[in-house]
Amino acid sequence: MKVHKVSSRSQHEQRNATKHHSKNKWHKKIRSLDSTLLNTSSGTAKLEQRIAKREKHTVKRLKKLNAKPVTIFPENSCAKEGKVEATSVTFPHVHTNGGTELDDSSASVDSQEWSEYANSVLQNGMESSTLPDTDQQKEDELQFHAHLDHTNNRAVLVMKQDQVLCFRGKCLLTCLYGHVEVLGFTIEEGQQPYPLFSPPSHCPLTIKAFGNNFGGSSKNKKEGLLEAKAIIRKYFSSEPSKKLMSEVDSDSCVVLLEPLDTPLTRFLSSFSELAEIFGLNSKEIKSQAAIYNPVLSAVGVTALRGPCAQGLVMSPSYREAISSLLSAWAGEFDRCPVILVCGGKSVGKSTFNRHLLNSLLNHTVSVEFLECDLGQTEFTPPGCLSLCTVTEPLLGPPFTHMRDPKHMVYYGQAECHADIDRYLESLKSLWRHVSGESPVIINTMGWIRGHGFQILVDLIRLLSVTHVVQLSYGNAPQCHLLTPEFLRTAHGWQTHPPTTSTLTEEPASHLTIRSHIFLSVQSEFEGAGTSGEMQHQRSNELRDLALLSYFSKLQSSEPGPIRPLHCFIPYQVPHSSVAIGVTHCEVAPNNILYAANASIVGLCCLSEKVVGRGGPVVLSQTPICQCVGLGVLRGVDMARGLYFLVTPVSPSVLRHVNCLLLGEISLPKVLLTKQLGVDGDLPYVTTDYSFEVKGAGKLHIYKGLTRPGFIKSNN
Ligand SMILES: Nc1ncnc2c1ncn2[C@@H]1O[C@H](COP(=O)(O)OP(=O)(O)OP(=O)(O)O)[C@@H](O)[C@H]1O
Repeated sequence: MKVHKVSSRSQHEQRNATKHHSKNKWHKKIRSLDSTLLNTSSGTAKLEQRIAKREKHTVKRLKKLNAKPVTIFPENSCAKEGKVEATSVTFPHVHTNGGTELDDSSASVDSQEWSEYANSVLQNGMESSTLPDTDQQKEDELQFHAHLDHTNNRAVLVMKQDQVLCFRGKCLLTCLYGHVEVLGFTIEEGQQPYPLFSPPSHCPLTIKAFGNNFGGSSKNKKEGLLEAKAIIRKYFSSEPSKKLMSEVDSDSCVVLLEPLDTPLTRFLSSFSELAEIFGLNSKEIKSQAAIYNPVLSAVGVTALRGPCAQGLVMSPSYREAISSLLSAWAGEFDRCPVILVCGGKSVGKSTFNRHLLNSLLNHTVSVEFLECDLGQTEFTPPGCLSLCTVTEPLLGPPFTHMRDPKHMVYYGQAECHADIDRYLESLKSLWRHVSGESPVIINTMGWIRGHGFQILVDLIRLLSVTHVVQLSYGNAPQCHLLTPEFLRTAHGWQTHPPTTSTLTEEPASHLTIRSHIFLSVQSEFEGAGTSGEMQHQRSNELRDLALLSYFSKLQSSEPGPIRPLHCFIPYQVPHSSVAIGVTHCEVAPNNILYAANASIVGLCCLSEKVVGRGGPVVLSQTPICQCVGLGVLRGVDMARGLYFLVTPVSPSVLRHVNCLLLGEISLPKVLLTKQLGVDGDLPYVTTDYSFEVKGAGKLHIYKGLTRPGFIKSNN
């Protein structure tokens, strides 16, 4: 690796700085913290601990037969009986769509608000008696029988077999009886609680009830019914409503829904722009898709109805693909399935991946996920290529499940046009860490024309792909089908037919080309292939959400006030102990620190030791090396030769970081424009700026205006 010496700061100064930090170059100067920021309330802490526990590796597969009885929380038994009325009354069905039962206590707290809302909804809707039979039936299906345990602020929901709850919002779901399915993942009684996130940026989640399977059990239906009722009773300190109990039968599912409050949700909702990030989208509001149900609302869930309540749309080819991929894993094979999912932009690749991954997790402990999409990443911030081992289901969009990858390379841009070779070499370096013991899902970019298509051809060959899932929409094909026959003659960017080797085990002289199984999937959901235009659906917004989610890891896991990014004490790192480089363009070495200030940098680990001789150490080429996370370079002290960095990466990992890579991935604007608690001018933001300066550019504020090319004709 070539390195440039930039400025000649006195060696004496440099030695001092290095000596000072000789034990660990990542050093924090601790100031006393504002005690108000550390205040916590214990209520939601419990919830978070449970979510934290969830992140430990656990084998989910509890087969019904072996399922342990549900652990009933001890706090129920000691719930303050005096606080809850001994008899619960059935709250009248305030709206034809919302079967709601509230106990007395909840009614006393919220009833006025709820009934006001109910009346307003009723005025717009039809009374149940006026509905024709078929509509009545449909409305019945939309009745959600839930009861609120007001003391613990949690809801028990009884669902009939095959009933579906399509919803917006977020909650923690525990299955108490029977089993339910969410985005391909089966949740049974006896399993841990799972967090569900259904924001308006993506199609809504659905909870589908599958009831109880008595197949292999010695229990009969009557015993099942008694067991279900006993479980429900244990979740309430007083007798649950008769209405709720009358809804239970042996085939019902009983789930517990609790409010979900995490550092991520608190951090996001601290920005006014994101206040409704778990609310309804404009289309759902316009079509009055929300079902009024105060019990579900109390735990953060809004049930949907009508055309907006379709959830995931699975075409026959979609179902077939999922089922043959599951069979591929279940059946005999000489190597683990390596599944590459591709297709044009917004055709449903990521959603298919999540569904597939969840379905696989019903049968295996882990799935490996190779991220090849730089823009719409699943687990890591944008601009990163990564390999993750996934052991927990994905029950929300990417920004709700940022995770630490097994290996990661910082590419530094949301697209790879500028340096396709570095992109492919980075992926090859990640591929070497695939274990070969779990199925692998490869997420690809929506760039399927020209060089983008050649990259797909390369990936299929280089990564020994066993299954290609190609998604398309409409009648006109978006690109050539990547069938085995086509691959025999196709040219990639790096590979050409006949290919002589794969990265795995084939000797270079071996000329056999491994064939793959090709699965074509037709996406039939509304808007397939069209970028989302509603709030929070645009790709730049989703990237910002992923970055905000990443930096929300800085927040305390304990409930309490949100701390803006500029409140965190930065690490001080000597210029001489970390090299700095720019991934995506030429910057004169003397200007690099200006460019890097107030920017996101990849925290990387070069295999060579970095030893500066005064002044910053500047890389002349972009290395392909392990990246352990991102940081914000929030200041540079030239006099003392220090970088100031804020990052959620743990100090033990930071010890290995000796390289900062500056890319094109920029801080979400909201982090710069909303710096709470700052008097006067906002740091890093100015309106008094000369655009004559080379490289200057103003902050582009997106006003939600549709570009002329995107305006659709209504004719
Ligand atoms: N099967 C489906 N049914 C209903 N909605 C879907 C389905 N698949 C995807 N969507 C919705 O379409 C939008 C785009 O989906 P997704 O992000 O999965 O596409 P993508 O091909 O990965 O996009 P990109 O090219 O930006 O990576 C999302 O709002 C998603 O919720």
